[in-house]
Amino acid sequence: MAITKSNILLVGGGGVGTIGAFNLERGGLADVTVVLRSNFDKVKSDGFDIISSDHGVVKGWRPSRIVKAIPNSDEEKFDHIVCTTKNIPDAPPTVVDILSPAVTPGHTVIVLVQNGLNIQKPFFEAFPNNVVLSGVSMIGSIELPPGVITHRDPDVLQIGPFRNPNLAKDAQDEAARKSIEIYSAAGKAECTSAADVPYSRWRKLVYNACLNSTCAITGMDTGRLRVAGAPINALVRPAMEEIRLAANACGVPLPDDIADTMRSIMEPISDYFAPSMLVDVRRGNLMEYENIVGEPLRAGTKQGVDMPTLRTLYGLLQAIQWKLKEAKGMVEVP
Ligand SMILES: NC(=O)C1=CN([C@@H]2O[C@H](COP(=O)(O)OP(=O)(O)OC[C@H]3O[C@@H](n4cnc5c(N)ncnc54)[C@H](OP(=O)(O)O)[C@@H]3O)[C@@H](O)[C@H]2O)C=CC1
Ligand SMILES: CC(C)(CO)C(=O)C(=O)O
Repeated sequence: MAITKSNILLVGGGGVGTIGAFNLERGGLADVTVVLRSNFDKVKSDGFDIISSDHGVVKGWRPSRIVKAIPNSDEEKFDHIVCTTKNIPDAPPTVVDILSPAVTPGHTVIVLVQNGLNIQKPFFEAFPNNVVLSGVSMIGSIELPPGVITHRDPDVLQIGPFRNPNLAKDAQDEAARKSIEIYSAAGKAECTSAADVPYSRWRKLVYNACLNSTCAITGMDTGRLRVAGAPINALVRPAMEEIRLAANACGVPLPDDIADTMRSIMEPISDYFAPSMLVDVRRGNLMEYENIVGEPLRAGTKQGVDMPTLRTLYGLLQAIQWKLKEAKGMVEVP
C-alpha cells in the first residue's frame, strides 16, 4: 500500500532543526521542506556535515528541498510546520510573524520545538483554529561552523498539545499522536507523548531558567560552574527552588527533589556543556531570555512567589541582551 506522506515545513536549520529534518526524512513518513537563513548558500553548495550520537557521521547531507523564504500557503498546503528557530519576542519579527504566511488556517499543525513558557499564546491569538503542539527536546546539538552540526545527547523529544479550548480534545491528541509516529519512524529518536504539557515545560525550566542563564551571564559552561562550586550553591540551586515554587503556585506541582533529579539527568550527558543561551552570547546572538526566564518569573510573581534569585538573573540578562542589541545596531545610545 502506498504511504501517504505528511507535507512538513521545518523552519530553522540549526542544531535542533537539522537533526530534526534528517530524522524526519530518514523515517520516510514526511516530505520535508527546510527553510534556511544564514547557512542557505553553504548548505546548497556543500550540504550539512553531521556528527550525531544517534545517526553517526554523515557528510554533505542535503535535505530534499531547501528554501530561503517562508513559502506562501496560497501556493502550498503544509500539514505540519515544525519551528526550530530561537524564540525572541523582544526582537521582531516574532515567531508568529515568521511562520504566518505558510499556515493554512484550520489545517496546519504548528509544532514549536523551542524552550520556554507561554510560546503558544501568540499562535492561539493568530490561529485560534489550528492545533499547536509543544516539543520539549533534551537533545544537545549545535551548529558550528555554518553547515556543521555536532549532536551529542540522544534525541529525546516529548510532544503534546498546548490545550486550545476552541478545539476538540481528540483532534489535538490525534495531531500529537501522528507527529510522534512520524518523528519515531526512523527508529532513532526517543519521541514520546507529553500528555501534560505545562508539567513538561516547567520541569525543563528547572534546568534552562537556572543553568542557561547562569552560564550565559558568567560565560562559564556547566562543568566549570560545578568545579567552581559557588555559582551552583549561590545561584543555580536557589533559582531552581524558585522555579519549583513558582510552578507549584501556578498549579503545576513539581516534586520537592526536582532540582536534584534534573541535575542528575543532565549532568552525565552534559559534562562541560554550553547551554544554548551561552552559545548565543558567545556568538553575539540574541538570547531567548524572555521565554526562558522572564515568563516563569512573571508567572510566579503574579501568584505571590518571592523569586529574588531569578529576578536578579533576569536583570543581568536584560543588560546583556541590551548590549547584544547595541552591537547589532538595534538600539542607539543617545
Ligand atoms: N541546541 C540544543 O541542544 C537545544 C535547543 N533547544 C531549543 O530549540 C530551539 C532551537 O535551538 P537551536 O537549534 O540551538 O538554535 P540555532 O541557533 O542552532 O538554530 C536556529 C536556526 O534558526 C534559523 N532561523 C532563525 N530565524 C529564521 C527565519 N526567520 N527563517 C529561517 N531560519 C531562521 C537560524 O538562522 P540564522 O543562522 O540565520 O540565525 C538558525 O539556523 C531553541 O528554542 C532552543 O532553546 C532545546 C533543547 C536543546
Ligand atoms: C540543556 C539543553 C541542551 C537540553 O537538552 C537545552 O535545552 C539548551 O541548551 O537550551
